[in-house]
Amino acid sequence: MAAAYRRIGVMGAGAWGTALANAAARAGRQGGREVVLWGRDAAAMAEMAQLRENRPDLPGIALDPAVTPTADLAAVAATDALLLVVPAQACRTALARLAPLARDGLPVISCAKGIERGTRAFMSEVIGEAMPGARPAVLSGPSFATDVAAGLPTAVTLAAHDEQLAMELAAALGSSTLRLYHSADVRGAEIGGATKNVLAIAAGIVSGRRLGASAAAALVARGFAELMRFGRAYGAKAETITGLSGLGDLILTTSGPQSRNFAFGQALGAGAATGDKLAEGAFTASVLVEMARAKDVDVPVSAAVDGVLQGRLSIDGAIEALMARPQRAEG
Ligand SMILES: NC(=O)c1ccc[n+]([C@@H]2O[C@H](COP(=O)([O-])OP(=O)(O)OC[C@H]3O[C@@H](n4cnc5c(N)ncnc54)[C@H](O)[C@@H]3O)[C@@H](O)[C@H]2O)c1
Ligand SMILES: O=P(O)(O)OC[C@H](O)CO
Repeated sequence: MAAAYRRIGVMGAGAWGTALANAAARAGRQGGREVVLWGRDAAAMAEMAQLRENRPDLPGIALDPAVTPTADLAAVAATDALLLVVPAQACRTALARLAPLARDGLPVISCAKGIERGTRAFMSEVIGEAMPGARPAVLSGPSFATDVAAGLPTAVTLAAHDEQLAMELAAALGSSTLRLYHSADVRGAEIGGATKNVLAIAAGIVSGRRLGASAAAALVARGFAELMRFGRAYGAKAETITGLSGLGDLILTTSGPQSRNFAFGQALGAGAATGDKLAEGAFTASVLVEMARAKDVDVPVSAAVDGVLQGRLSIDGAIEALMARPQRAEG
């Protein structure tokens, strides 16, 4: 392991932050790595330190001995690379608190999957604006926290504008159970992660409404067409959209209720309560549709999800409208 990555910080101690802290510890075992896992709730972090487990978010998984839970921002700032694992809409606030304590040149790896509402900023842009001295990167791809935490085989993309940095980070954080492919297509990696969450809500609605396996397959295929159009318009490379962080994550997240976005949509489709688990797609849908309209990109499935979430459309009305769209060539 490069000496530069002996101390890894993780900002955000929910399910994904905790799983990634364990994964980073596992990857750096040979080099004596230390991982600082920061959460904003001091009492919860003290309990995590005592139990050596994140019982609310990742029950049954022991924290790796190299992971130190803390609520001390200075401790997570004094690291060699930082994984940013708070919800997308909270990234700017979290970074604003961290920025005065962090050194210039700190690699900050966004692990959140969303687009900021209001500003229409992708997470790498939020990092650039809130922490101008940081070197932004993105980690994205098909990966449930519980799978990664359990050490099940997982492969994701790590992208940075500076491909050398992407390679270094992939080497430092990858292990025999977490395979990291490097890329310089930051925009492509972040578009896949944000967009698939909205499409997963749609897939959940199809399931909750019991529309059948044929409808589910059509939704994934037409959703992917939408993801490609949006990606093309916003500068993603085709190989990223068809890779782990695009198609790969779309397949995972539309596959069943282990995805919180899918489960959220399934509850909506069944007319049930949606629960309080984070469904990032519910926050991204409207900004994604705004951004698509701004570039004249057709995103009917995402627009239907947004219409339902905003109360402008009933679920049955949205399905009817999708089926009644004018006949067109596939593509
Ligand atoms: N859970 C997964 O399997 C998974 C996998 C890949 C990516 N992600 C992405 O990771 C991100 C985080 O997801 P998660 O599963 O860890 O969610 P989570 O709800 O389990 O945890 C989010 C954590 O962020 C904290 N937080 C919220 N607002 C904050 C703020 N303003 N400042 C500091 N901390 C704040 C919360 O207290 C919580 O501890 C999301 O964008 C999600 O899409 C999750
Ligand atoms: O549970 P979800 O829907 O937030 O999805 C988690 C990950 O993004 C899957 O790659």
